Amino acid sequence: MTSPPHNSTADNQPSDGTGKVLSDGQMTANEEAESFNENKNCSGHKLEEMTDKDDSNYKTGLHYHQDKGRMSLTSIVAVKSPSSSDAPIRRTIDLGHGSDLIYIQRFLPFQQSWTFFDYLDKHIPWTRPTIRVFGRSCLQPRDTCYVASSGLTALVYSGYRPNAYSWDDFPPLKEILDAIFKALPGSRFNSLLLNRYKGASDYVSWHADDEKIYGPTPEIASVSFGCERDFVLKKKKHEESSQEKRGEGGPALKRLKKSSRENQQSLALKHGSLLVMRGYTQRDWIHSVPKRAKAEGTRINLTFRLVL
Ligand SMILES: O=C(O)CCC(=O)C(=O)O
Ligand SMILES: [Fe+2]
Repeated sequence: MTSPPHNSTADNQPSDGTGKVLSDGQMTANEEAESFNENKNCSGHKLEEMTDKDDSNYKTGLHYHQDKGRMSLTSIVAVKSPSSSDAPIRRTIDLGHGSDLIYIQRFLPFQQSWTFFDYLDKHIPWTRPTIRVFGRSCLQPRDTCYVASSGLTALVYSGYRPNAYSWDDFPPLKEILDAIFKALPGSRFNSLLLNRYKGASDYVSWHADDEKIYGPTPEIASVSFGCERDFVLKKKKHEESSQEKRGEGGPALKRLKKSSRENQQSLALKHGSLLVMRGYTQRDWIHSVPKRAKAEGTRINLTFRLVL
């Protein structure tokens, strides 16, 4: 996304930055996400690389809930690059109907990722802005910064217009971007939203990065450093059936609830990982990084986007 999760241009609805507003007008409590996610310890420690053996779902590289009934992935395809046996394993996750994700758990080397983390933590001019949501001022529940090529439409979200820093101000960002271009040949990015979650209480609420400036099918590349956090996706609600609208069907309500559970996914985003959202993921799905009591460490996330 070009704009952060919460970026909106003047003609866009304010999107959520505090955990409440959805760009499509839906609103959901973070607790809803937390109710179907188990808490996880922060694994973002520097001394020792996490081995994959402690991830019972290593075969997919994704963290799924115990309750398989909640999974709704249409298919999971693991593809190892034919060009090099050393290439990190890349998984494509088909969410159905033209939406898909790519997840590369070991996108950047472990120690190099800590070097990036330290650089970003120290040198990025982080701010925690006051934003306006539903007419109320509140502190955004995480630190942020914005980097963009010159001449792009300004980012404005929730009444806040971040300063667009230059790529030249932070040379390591170009290294990360180069690595992304190698992994995603043909992709284009000209802006970057950085988020820093300083502990368990920092979060980003349900939203879709579906601002018009990104076009109908934005590709968003998300690189994570530091403390592992859950990234939760939920399918946007369909039009209610006429029966449900009239409130005539108890069974219909049950179907709705069941369907809601089945259309949620959770990925534990590892230190040094890359997640790419593509196709209609922003149109048809919303995502969040909920509060997590045990995620005590700092996490830094970079989302690269293309402003059209
Ligand atoms: O921190 C993350 O993994 C996601 C951040 C996000 O959704 C965004 O910046 O739009
Ligand atoms: Fe987002």
